[in-house]
Amino acid sequence: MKISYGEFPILAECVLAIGAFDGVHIGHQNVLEKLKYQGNKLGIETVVCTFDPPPRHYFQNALILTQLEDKLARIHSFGINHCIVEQFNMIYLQKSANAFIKDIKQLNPKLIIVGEDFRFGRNRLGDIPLLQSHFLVETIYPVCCKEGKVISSTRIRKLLSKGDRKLAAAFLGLDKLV
Ligand SMILES: Cc1cc2nc3c(=O)[nH]c(=O)nc-3n(C[C@H](O)[C@H](O)[C@H](O)COP(=O)(O)O)c2cc1C
Ligand SMILES: Nc1ncnc2c1ncn2[C@@H]1O[C@H](COP(=O)(O)OP(=O)(O)OP(=O)(O)O)[C@@H](O)[C@H]1O
Repeated sequence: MKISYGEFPILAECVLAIGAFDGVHIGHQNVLEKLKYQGNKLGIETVVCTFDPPPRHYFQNALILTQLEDKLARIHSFGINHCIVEQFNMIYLQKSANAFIKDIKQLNPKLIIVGEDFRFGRNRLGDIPLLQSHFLVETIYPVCCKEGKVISSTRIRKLLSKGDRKLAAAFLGLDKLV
């Protein structure tokens, strides 16, 4: 996997997934599997655009589940071709939704894969309908636990704070936490 820090690789076309992906939990894994599937089907390269630190850590000081190196290793294990790491800081978060769209147009995405709740750009003003007005977008149905509650990095952080390492590991797709 080729990793670019704040720079966009020059690609004729690609399939793209965007997100913080903190923990690369089983919901994220579903996004990455769909990305790989579509890349293979269309015969084009797969790109993940992620943020470091995760925006929720930047804004709310939320626990980081996977440090960048670990997150990249986990993304790589899904056979993804490129990962772009955007440094999430005071300057970057000022970027409007339309400016972010302009950025990702450089990648020539034929398809963008995101979860149903995906938001982007300054003040989270960018949403899926805006993304769909520029690109073909596939939204992923949320992966839930057996009780029907959506699995998220936030939920895993809560489990860890309660000491439930077993369920946290299960949601992270791991046998156990080290
Ligand atoms: C250019 C840009 C600016 C952003 N600015 C804000 C912001 O002002 N406030 C905020 O809470 N999140 C902001 N975010 C973070 C998004 O809300 C969101 O966390 C990010 O797009 C990753 O999506 P995910 O949380 O579904 O992984 C921004 C994201 C991008 C790409
Ligand atoms: N349970 C899930 N099922 C399917 N897709 C998901 C799931 N959770 C997150 N995604 C998608 O994965 C991408 C990255 O999501 P993100 O990093 O915001 O995860 P999150 O678990 O919602 O994080 P947080 O709880 O910190 O907001 C986004 O496109 C998001 O919509």
